[in-house]
Amino acid sequence: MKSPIVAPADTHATASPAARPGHTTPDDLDGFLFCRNDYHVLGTGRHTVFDDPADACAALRDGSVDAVVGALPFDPRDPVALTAPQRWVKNSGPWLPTTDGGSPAARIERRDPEPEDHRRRVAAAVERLADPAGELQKVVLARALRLRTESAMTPWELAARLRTLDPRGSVFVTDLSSAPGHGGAHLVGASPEVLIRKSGSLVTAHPLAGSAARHPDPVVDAERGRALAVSKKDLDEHRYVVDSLRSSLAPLCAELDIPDEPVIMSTPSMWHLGTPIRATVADASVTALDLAIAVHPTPAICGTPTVPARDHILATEGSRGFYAGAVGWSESAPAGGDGEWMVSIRCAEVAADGEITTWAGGGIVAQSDPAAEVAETEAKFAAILSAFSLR
Ligand SMILES: C=C(O[C@@H]1C=C(C(=O)O)C=C[C@H]1O)C(=O)O
Repeated sequence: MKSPIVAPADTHATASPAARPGHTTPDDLDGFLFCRNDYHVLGTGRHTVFDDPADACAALRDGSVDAVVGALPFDPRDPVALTAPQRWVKNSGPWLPTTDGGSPAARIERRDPEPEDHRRRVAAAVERLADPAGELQKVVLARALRLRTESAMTPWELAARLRTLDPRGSVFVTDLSSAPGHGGAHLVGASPEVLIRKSGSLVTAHPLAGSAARHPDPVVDAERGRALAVSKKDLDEHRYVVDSLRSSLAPLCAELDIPDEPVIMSTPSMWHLGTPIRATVADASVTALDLAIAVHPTPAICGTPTVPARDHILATEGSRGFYAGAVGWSESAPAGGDGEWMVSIRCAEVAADGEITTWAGGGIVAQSDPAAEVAETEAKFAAILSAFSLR
C-alpha cells in the first residue's frame, strides 16, 4: 500500500546503509511509521522477516541487520510481526502528514463483549482478586469494538487523523502481514505509554496505570486529575507496574532512578498516573528490542503476577493479537542499539478488507468497581473513535 501522505524526509535524516540517496523520498514508504514529538522513523520494504523475537534480537546483536521495526503481540508466545526494513530513515521533529486524514462516517458493528458482559467479567475478577488465598493481585481486562467505515480509510489516513486530533501525541502504523492471521492488516495507534526508550546508554520508560476520564468543564476536569493523584486504588494499581519494571530492568541496567510517587499526565481524553523511570544500560550490546522484550508484558496491560494474570485474560477474552503488545524500532548493537517501543494501546487493527478493531482495557484490583471499569473503557475508546466522529 502506498502512503502518499508522508511528508518528505528532512535534512537530518540518517538512512540505513541499504538506503540509496534519492530513494528515501517517502512517496513509497509504506510499511512503518513511528512518530514522537522529537523525531519520527519511517521504514519500507522487507530485508528480513522475523516471527521469533529471539532471531530478531540475535540479528541486531551481531549486526546482520541494521534495524528492526514492527510489533510484539500481547502474548509473548505468539508470533511477532518484526521486520528488518529494506530502507528506513530517522528524521528529527514529528511526522507532518500532508492531509488531516479525513473523517469517514463509521458504524460500530459489534461490541466484544457487550458492556454488561464486561461488567460481569470485572465483577468475577474482583471476586477472585479479593480471595485472600488467591495469588492474583491485579489483572487488566479489555473489550473490543469492530467498526466499518462508509468510505475507505487507509491506515496512513487514520494515522494522519489521529495526529491532527492530538498534535502533541505519538502515532504509529505498522504492517502486521507477516504474522499468521493478520495478512494485509496494519496496527495504527496513538499510544500515550512509552514502554522503553534507549538513547546511548540512557534508558527511559514511562509506565502508566491509574486513570480518570477528562471532563469538558475545566474545573471538574482539574478536580478529576487531583482526585486521581491521591486515589489509593489507582496508586496501588500503579505500584504493581513500577515494581515489575524495577525487577525486569535491574538485571540489564545500572543506576535505576525511580521516583517514589507517580506524576499526573493527560491525553485529550484521559488522566493517567505515570512514573518517569531512568536507568543506565550496563552492557553496550543490549538493544532497545532486548529491553522491550525484557519488560513486556508489564502489569499496565497484563497484571500481577504475570502468568496467572495472562492466563486469566486469555481465558476471559481469548487472544488479544497485537493489542496490549508493543510497537517500535531498534537499531543494531554495532550501530548503538538505540530505539523506542510504545505500549500498543489506544490503537486499532485495520484489516485488509477494511474492518477496524479497536480495544480498551483497564487494571482491576480487589477494590475496583465494575461499573466504573466499564465507564473507563468507554472513555479510553474515545482516542480512536474520535477519528470517526463517533465521540
Ligand atoms: C489497557 C489500557 O491502558 C492501560 C491501563 C491503564 C489503567 O488501568 O489505568 C492506564 C494506562 C494503560 O497502561 C488501554 O488503554 O486499553
